[in-house]
Amino acid sequence: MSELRNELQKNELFRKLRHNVGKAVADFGLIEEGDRVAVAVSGGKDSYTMLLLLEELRRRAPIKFDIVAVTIDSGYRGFRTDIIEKFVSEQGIEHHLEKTTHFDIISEKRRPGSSYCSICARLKRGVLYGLTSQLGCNKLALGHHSDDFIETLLLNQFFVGSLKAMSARMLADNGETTVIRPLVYATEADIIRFSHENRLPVVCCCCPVCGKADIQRKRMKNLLKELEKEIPHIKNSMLKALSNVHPRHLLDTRLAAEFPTTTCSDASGTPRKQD
Ligand SMILES: Nc1ncnc2c1ncn2[C@@H]1O[C@H](COP(=O)(O)OP(=O)(O)OP(=O)(O)O)[C@@H](O)[C@H]1O
Repeated sequence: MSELRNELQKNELFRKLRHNVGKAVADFGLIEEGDRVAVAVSGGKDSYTMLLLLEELRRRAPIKFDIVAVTIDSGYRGFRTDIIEKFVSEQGIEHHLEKTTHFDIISEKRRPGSSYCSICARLKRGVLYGLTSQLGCNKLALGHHSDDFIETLLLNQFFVGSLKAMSARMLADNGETTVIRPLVYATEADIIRFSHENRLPVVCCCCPVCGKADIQRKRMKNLLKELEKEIPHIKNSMLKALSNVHPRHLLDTRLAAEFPTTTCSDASGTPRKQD
């Protein structure tokens, strides 16, 4: 057993996060007997935490499944893949590092004004899907946590005009890979604390916009932080809302056939406006 895993057995926060992941696995059927899961590890706090939690689950679960860590090197100078490799190997986990020329591709192809992050993420996602199949995996685990879900919900409402967040389990467009997000119930605050307390060797992705991009997401984060002062349970409530959808009380006409609306009545469940 790795030294870190040994220490984590007594760690309260690890137990809490383990409970969060266990609940997500149970609620959404994220992992099944015989699965081989590619765990996307960027060298950031979220994916390191996810890797440790999935390895713990693998050792304890009554079902048999495998994990393999995968890292994409996008070619940004200074990206310390050696640190990631060392950490993963210390945990006794198989690791695949894929070197790409994404940096060159983005520098060449990006049109002025287009978002650096979205091109980079799209390229990475394509390689991750390909690698998942190539490594004989049927699932790909991504390290998005509950704050990512809530912020994405707000971003889509505020800027895209769409009522959607992320899925905890979803068949990817390639029709082969099932994408899973085991940290859906873990909060970013817990992950940050866990990562600091256990000195996870976080590395910077070293892209040209690292830390400076995703301004709109930061705005959502700040907005939530402000609102949290008045409504302490706001994030819990928003996450719960994602699993408590009332299609008849929305305006998407495509849903009409599936969820026919009845005439408006007092029993509609709509909160009444206060006079
Ligand atoms: N270079 C990469 N190699 C492998 N997986 C990646 C890479 N970049 C991102 N991912 C995966 O996609 C998820 C979401 O990516 P994003 O860039 O939003 O990272 P993040 O929220 O900063 O998370 P992390 O703390 O894990 O870097 C990551 O948690 C990870 O699972």
